[in-house]
Amino acid sequence: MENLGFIRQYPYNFLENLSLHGEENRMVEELEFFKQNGGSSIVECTTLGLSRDVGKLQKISMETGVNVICGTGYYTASTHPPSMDNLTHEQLVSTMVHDITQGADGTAVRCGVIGEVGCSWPLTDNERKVLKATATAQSETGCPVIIHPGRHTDAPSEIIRVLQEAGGDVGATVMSHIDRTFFEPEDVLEFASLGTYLEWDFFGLEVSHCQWADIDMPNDAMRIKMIRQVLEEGHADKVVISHDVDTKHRLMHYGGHGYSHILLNVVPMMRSRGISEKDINKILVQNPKQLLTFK
Ligand SMILES: CCC(=O)NCCS(=O)(=O)O
Repeated sequence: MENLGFIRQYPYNFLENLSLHGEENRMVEELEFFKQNGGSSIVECTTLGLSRDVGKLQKISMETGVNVICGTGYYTASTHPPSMDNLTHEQLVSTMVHDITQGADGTAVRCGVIGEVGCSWPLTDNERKVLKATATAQSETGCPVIIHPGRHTDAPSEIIRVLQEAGGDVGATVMSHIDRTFFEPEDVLEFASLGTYLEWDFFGLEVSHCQWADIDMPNDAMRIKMIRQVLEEGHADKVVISHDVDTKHRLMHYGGHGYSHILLNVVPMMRSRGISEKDINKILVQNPKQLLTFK
């Protein structure tokens, strides 16, 4: 409690806050609560280089009965393996395809997404190499892709260009972190015309301070307002939302909103702000179902 306020302002300053290892029992409790509130599946975007442990995720899924869709691929350059400079396109593709078709982390659990694939701004050479390999792995397997864009409004469209030129399926790709990447409805709408899924995934983060860049982070009400504008412009089939639980302080045990905040608090706000049941169902059920289906 002594430093919770400070951690909410600077969540990434505390190494201890960045790991969910050791919190498996709490995750089980909080996913059981998620299930009681109507949740059935989560997408867990911890990729290679971020201490992914698919065996632990499998155990959590078996204990709770909540489907856990695991990710493969690589996060931002600062987390790449030391050998990344020397890894070839073919080697990167082969690692991802193995995780998707054979199983990951020595288990028989096959990954269901490539992501989140980390990109910085500007994009580094190795991140560009990973994006191209991601596109190849996607075209070989039909696996959906989730992208973490660099913190710049031009980043998402550049990434989509790279994926498209490398043969990726833009329609089966999610651009995450829209909340901290686009601040004007016109910018989101221009990007939406490219046809990717748009993911507002910081629901529950109510701190306007961003420790990485001089930007104003939106709150839940602002996220819903932006989503409503995007829905009104005809993009209801491409909107998805989530919590991006990547730190301890997002768990209920540590004073956070947990995995059930969207179901408990965001959906009622969406209703009271005029978003239809049909669109809520698309955002929570139909769109995830569509995007998580291998093409
Ligand atoms: C590891 C999860 C993640 O990338 N979250 C987004 C953090 S930020 O880049 O938007 O600050």
